[in-house]
Amino acid sequence: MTAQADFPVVPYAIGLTDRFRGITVREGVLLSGPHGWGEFCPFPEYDDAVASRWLATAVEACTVGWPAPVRDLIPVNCIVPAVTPERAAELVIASGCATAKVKVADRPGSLADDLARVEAVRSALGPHGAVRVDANMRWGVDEAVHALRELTRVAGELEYAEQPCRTVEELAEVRRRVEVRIAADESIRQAADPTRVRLREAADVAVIKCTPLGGVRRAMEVAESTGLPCVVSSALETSVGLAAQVALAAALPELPFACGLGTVSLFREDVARPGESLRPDGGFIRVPAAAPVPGQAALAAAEMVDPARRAWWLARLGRAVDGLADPSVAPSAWRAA
Ligand SMILES: O=C(O)CCC(=O)C1=CC=C[C@@H](O)[C@@H]1C(=O)O
Ligand SMILES: [Mg+2]
Repeated sequence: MTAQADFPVVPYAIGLTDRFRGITVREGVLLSGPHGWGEFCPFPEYDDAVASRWLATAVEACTVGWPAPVRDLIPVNCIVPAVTPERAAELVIASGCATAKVKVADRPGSLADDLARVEAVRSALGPHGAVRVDANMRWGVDEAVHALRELTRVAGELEYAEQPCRTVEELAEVRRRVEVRIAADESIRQAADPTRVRLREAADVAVIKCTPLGGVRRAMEVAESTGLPCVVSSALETSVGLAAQVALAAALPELPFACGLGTVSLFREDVARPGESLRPDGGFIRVPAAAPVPGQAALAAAEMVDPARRAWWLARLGRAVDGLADPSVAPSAWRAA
């Protein structure tokens, strides 16, 4: 633990059960402030300007909290990384979810691997479950059209395809050529101004993540600006950071699809106190009455030990504070860490 005892700042490193987004260990910093705890966990390759937006989400959590919920149960999808068909089936069955989101177009990997994984997910889920796929921008337009036709054939039906290609124009072209709904993720969260992305022709569903967007209130503005049905999805946080995403899903006026908030299941350990973890149960996350707080033993187990990595995260945190629109909103302990 670092900094003043009142507002601890705790860099963490937690192993994942399966490789996800190219990583096997999730790193970040747990932060505290006058209102409670938050999490700063921009992926290592993101620049300081992006990292400051992620920090704004923690500032909101630690200083003012979130808008009131309008629902108390959030349906979630099971997340299936680019794993073998056997492991994919295991994850779906263990989750108890009625919806599965399958990562496709991972590298190295082939369409044959994706087809086998999606086929295994469909049989594990049964005919009534919903299967969605996420290609994380990796296909070209023709490749996406071909892959989505094939994936639809083995899945029977796809609920939607998340970010098949990089640009909004490419999404629009794919959308014109396939039957399956298109969801925009990176097109929204990586835009210079996410409230101004014109998605009308390009997507049927908006994937909204408050962690990279700068907080629950900001994400609600972005969600409204899309004019599309929204799915709240995680940024691979511990329960402390995921609580903001759950608060967003709980506060949105409409929530027509299962959300991508089942990712605490990918963590070997969580940091929340016993009973407060936001791991889904039977396909749902119950909206907590109060945000989860790290447990002492869990925090000690998760705390990052490598001095060089700790220094890297704390320096990055300092730069992210400097990059906030108003750095004075961050507790001073965060900079002194
Ligand atoms: O949506 C889900 O079910 C899981 C979250 C998820 O897929 C992601 C979490 C973190 C980083 C992102 O690359 C990735 C995504 O692309 O949606
Ligand atoms: Mg995505």
